Amino acid sequence: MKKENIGIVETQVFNLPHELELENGEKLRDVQLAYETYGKLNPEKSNAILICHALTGDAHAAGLHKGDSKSGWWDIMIGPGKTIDTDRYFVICSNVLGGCKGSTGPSSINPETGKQYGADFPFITVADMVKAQKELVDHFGIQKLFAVIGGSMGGVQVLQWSVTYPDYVTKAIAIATTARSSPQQIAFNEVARIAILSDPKWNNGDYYSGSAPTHGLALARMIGHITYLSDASMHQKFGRKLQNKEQYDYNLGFDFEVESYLHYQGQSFTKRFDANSYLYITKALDYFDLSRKESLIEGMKTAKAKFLIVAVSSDWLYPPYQSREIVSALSANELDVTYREIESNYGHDAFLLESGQLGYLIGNFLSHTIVSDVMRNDIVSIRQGISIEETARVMFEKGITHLPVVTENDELTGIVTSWDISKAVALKCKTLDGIMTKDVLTVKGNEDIETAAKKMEQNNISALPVVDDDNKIIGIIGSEEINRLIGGYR
Ligand SMILES: CC(=O)SCCNC(=O)CCNC(=O)[C@H](O)C(C)(C)COP(=O)(O)OP(=O)(O)OC[C@H]1O[C@@H](n2cnc3c(N)ncnc32)[C@H](O)[C@@H]1OP(=O)(O)O
Ligand SMILES: N[C@@H](CCO)C(=O)O
Repeated sequence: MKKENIGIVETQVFNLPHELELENGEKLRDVQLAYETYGKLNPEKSNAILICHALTGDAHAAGLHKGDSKSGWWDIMIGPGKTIDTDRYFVICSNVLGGCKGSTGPSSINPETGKQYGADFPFITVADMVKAQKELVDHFGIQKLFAVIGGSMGGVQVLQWSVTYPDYVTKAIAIATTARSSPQQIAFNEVARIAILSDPKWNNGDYYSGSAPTHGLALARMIGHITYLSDASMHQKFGRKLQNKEQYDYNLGFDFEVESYLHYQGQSFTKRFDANSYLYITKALDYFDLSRKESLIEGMKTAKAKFLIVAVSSDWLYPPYQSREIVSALSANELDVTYREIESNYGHDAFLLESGQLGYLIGNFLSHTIVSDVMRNDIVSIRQGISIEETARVMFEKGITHLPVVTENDELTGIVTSWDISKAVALKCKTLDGIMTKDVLTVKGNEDIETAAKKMEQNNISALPVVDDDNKIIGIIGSEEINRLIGGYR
């Protein structure tokens, strides 16, 4: 299949309809989230994928902004025919609360004072970021996200989503991440923060009307950037090569390419990021700890999603052991979890670069969809023995064409379709028993949706009840929603 760039995209703004109560008890008014969407939401609203960005990412995950030549930060993964296929899925990505790319953060205007918040911005957490995102998802009327995907700080949001809103997440993909920030991660963040706080231009966070603490922010990024690479990738990229010279200079200027590179990364970062946002977001990351209550197993107990946890072999900032901890906690809670460690020299930033390996893993995980992933579980059914009139009324009121018939114990005993009702009227049949199909074709929740689709096609039926091992009805699946997911929604 041809993989394409989505083309021109635009960032939009969502205004939260009410104030946001934060984990620390404070309240934020007039909160807005910048977001982008790609692809189309299907009528059942079952094909939405939420992408969560890392520490310094933003809502612009794919495609091009008008006039730009550089695509969004995960364009390798998102687009028509790509792993996160926008011909099939409706993709949402929003800038985190506390950010500086259109979402409410320290550089936003404080409605109380009419001035930028600066250091008056409240301390937020990952749970607050996710709470604000949930408002955006609600705004689209989406009741269940087909998947939530993210790497690094995006991965911690994925985990937070899965434990805070378990009924909203079908599949969760967390890459190069952790369920709790380690002392080493906190340590690096603290050094980076001190770099900003020590810049006199930081001025207690009040610098928006003057010049920004770019020196401190660049230094913070340089420290961070070292941790995103690996020893091997630095050898490969630079070795001991000198920057545009043959000999050492024997002074304090750049000698090595790696020095020049780090300075460049630090400088370019200051053009796109706000120092106060860096302080607040790193602090939110430090606070992140799903094991805080009692244990990680306890902290992840509420999750229900199917998980894909991916670690990177050379990631020393979010090392694979942290991913394995997540896997152990999920497994202890008897959740469906797949763990993969990709072989890569890129270090932590591999989640932004390894399109081949990640594409393969994520693509397989997303496409292996089972009936329970997409079935409707707001089932309407009727009890055996009720009249045809009552049956017709329920179908009419609920606007449904297939009505499962159940016993006192909720066991499936038949199915009535609108066609059966017409038949009953034509044949002047009085009881349900005479018209309903008793030999009902069903599927199990763990069957592939392809199997369910074939069953419907071969038997020329348009919906199948989903039953458990005791033949109790747990959902219903229609051919339309399946076909949209298999064939894509255009
Ligand atoms: C979700 C998110 O994380 S979104 C934010 C992602 N992060 C960023 O975009 C900024 C941080 N950058 C990175 O993290 C990494 O650069 C990545 C992962 C995005 C890309 O990695 P790579 O493709 O390996 O690029 P690399 O690290 O080599 O950087 C290339 C840049 O360094 C510059 N560079 C390379 N060598 C040198 C050198 N010796 N001296 C000065 N500059 C140099 C290149 O000119 C290039 O500049 P450009 O980005 O303006 O085009
Ligand atoms: N390059 C990533 C690293 C943090 O995960 C970022 O800047 O967000």
